[in-house]
Amino acid sequence: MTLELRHLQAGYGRAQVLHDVNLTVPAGAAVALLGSNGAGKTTLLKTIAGLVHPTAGEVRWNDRVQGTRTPHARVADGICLIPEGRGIFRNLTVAENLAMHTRGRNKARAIETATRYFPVLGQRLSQTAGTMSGGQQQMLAVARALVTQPQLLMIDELSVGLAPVVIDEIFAAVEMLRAEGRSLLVVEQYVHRALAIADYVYILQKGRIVFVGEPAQCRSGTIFERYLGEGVA
Ligand SMILES: Nc1ncnc2c1ncn2[C@@H]1O[C@H](COP(=O)(O)OP(=O)(O)OP(=O)(O)O)[C@@H](O)[C@H]1O
Repeated sequence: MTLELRHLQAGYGRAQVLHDVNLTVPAGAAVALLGSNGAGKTTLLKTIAGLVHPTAGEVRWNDRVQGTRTPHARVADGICLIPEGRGIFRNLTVAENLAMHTRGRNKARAIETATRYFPVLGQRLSQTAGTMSGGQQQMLAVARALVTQPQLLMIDELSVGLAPVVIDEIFAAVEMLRAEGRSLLVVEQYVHRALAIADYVYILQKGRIVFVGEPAQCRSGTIFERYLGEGVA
């Protein structure tokens, strides 16, 4: 299933954030969406998820225009957003968090799916989610999403505030997802990690796409100097 954004415009009230955005995530491909703070990356993901409505243009998923379809309907069709800041229920246990998305599927299967990607969660099923480390909470956020068997997984700032060893573990799970043929749209502050998993790279600047290419085109550094400034990790 392919995701296509065509001439997309969106924003908040009178403030237009996205301007004429065209972007494609082909079935089974991984796309890295890069851009400096405030460029509109989160807004773009939210618009795809149905949390922000376009003021012009369209979001097409599997050739179906999403229009005003609810976030819930999009999740049911396989579109899943893991928001920045984790999006888990901190007062519930790990097992309860995983069971919330079973949608009638069996709870044991949800736990089996989650622990296949993140074995550490299997040892913490009865722990209150908010008492786990930041890295474990992020793993739970990804695991919760995987229980819904998404076809398109959008991940916003996966590695914010996490130790490198934890980021490695989460990216290993993301690699497994790729190998399973799921599509990925990833916003990631650590650019080299995003490039390592991406088939295509888009750079957003002030709400406009200013670069589309493949990771190899970005390695020289000039692309980043031009569009993202210094300090690319
Ligand atoms: N709920 C909101 N209401 C009004 N304006 C908003 C809202 N959320 C974001 N914005 C504005 O929209 C613009 C784009 O924000 P967005 O969060 O999409 O950028 P971003 O590229 O994800 O940034 P960052 O890397 O800092 O997370 C910013 O100017 C921001 O202030």
